[in-house]
Formats: sequence, structure tokens, C-alpha cells
Amino acid sequence: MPNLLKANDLTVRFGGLTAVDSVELSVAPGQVVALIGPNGAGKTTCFDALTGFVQPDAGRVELEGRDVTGLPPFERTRLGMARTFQTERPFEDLSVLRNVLVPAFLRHPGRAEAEAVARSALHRVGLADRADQPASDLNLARRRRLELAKALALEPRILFLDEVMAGLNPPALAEMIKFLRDLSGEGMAIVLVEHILEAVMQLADHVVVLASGAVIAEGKPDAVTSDPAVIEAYLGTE
Ligand SMILES: Nc1ncnc2c1ncn2[C@@H]1O[C@H](COP(=O)(O)OP(=O)(O)OP(=O)(O)O)[C@@H](O)[C@H]1O
Repeated sequence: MPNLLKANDLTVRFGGLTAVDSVELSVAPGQVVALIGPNGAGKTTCFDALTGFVQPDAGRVELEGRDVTGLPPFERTRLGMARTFQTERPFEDLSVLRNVLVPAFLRHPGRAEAEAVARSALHRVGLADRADQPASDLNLARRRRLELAKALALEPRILFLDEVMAGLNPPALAEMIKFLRDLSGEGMAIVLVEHILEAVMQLADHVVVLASGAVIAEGKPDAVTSDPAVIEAYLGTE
């Protein structure tokens, strides 16, 4: 299957620190790729460079063969990329529906169409019955689902999820894993930054391990998590 997303030689420096060091990555439609690695390994910075929130110092990002390296996030969004953030930031006083309408309007300027897209995204994540509540009423698991609904309302072809499972209790975690599996089964490509290895093992088709900004291992979840270099990277720094 041809690649949907491809990154070549992606490099981000902060002063003397190379936070992302010549990373190569490709993602096919429907594929779940997990970026893992110890704290400070460069996962979020790599995400930021892929989605346009940080401009890389070197390298290239392609979406369906088109060079998007210089494009700002909103233009990448228009081309089919959507992301969630490590800390969810809903408009607390707005209703759950209105929170999802904001991204839906980016693609659909007409109210009726935007609302249909927003309601469908809420339905998808199991929040349809909360549409009229203020976002501030939602518990952590539902706030995470709201973040997903906001991303889905952008009608992406590739979703970037930054630690969407952190802090979830076991039933909420299992629900999220099932939901993401279903999405990928429908052809959605997903790139995850995730610390919960149990979720990575269950979800990822391909795991990329970063340490000090560089890829130190990649492959199937089982092979990667038993790789001595990976174990060493985790034990050596945490
Ligand atoms: N804006 C910035 N300015 C300077 N240094 C930064 C900046 N953002 C990140 N860094 C540094 O870059 C390195 C990679 O950070 P990053 O947050 O990408 O790692 P991470 O793997 O996502 O970590 P965590 O798992 O803790 O979220 C770290 O050393 C961090 O301190």
C-alpha cells in the first residue's frame, strides 16, 4: 500500500540540543504507528514537526507524496491531518457540541452541514447524549473523547494522538483501544505517542522507538519491546 505520510531525515534542534535526529517514518492508510521512548526522547517534538507546530531544521514531511514541510498546521489540516494535544484544552464554558462545531466549521462553513458533522463525530465517540452540557462537566475519559471528536470533525485521513490514554482507568482504556482499533479498521491512519505499553502492544502495527531524538529500534510491538537496546534505553533513563 502506498504511504500516506512520509518523513525523511526529520531533524529539530533547540539550540545545542538535537530533540529529533534524522527520523525516518512512514504511515500507510489504516496503519497504526506508535512512537515510544523514555521521557525527553523527542516524541512530542517529532509530532510537532510532523503536524507543522514546529518547523524542522532539516528533513521533509510528505502527505500523499506532496511536500508539506513548510505548511502551517491549518493548511496540513485542510489536507487531511488532525491532532490531539497532551493536555486537552476545551472551551470549558461552551457546550460539548459547540466545542466540536469549531473544527467542523473549518471544513463546512454552512451551519447545518457543520452541525451534522459535529453531531456525527460526537456520536462516533459516544458523547451524543452530552452534546448540550458544558465541556467543564465532563470527566477525564469524556474529555479525551471530546478531543477525539474535535479531531474527527476535521474529517482527517491521518490522526495524530498525543497520549490520549494517559490516566484512563482500565475500562475507559479498553474502550479507547477498541475505538481506535475500529477507526483504523475503517482505513484511518493513526500515529500515537503513548507511554502505556499495554495499549501500544494491542494497537500498533508498527512501533518506532526514540531515544535522545534518534530512532533506536522499530518493528512489530513484540519484537521491539523485547529488544535489549530498547530495554536499556528505558531502564537507563527512568
Ligand atoms: N521548546 C523547546 N525548547 C527547548 N527545548 C525543548 C523544547 N521542547 C522540547 N525540548 C527538549 O527537547 C527534548 C525532547 O522533548 P520532547 O517533549 O519532544 O520529548 P518527549 O519524548 O515527548 O517527552 P515526554 O515523554 O516527557 O513527553 C527534551 O530534552 C526537551 O527538554
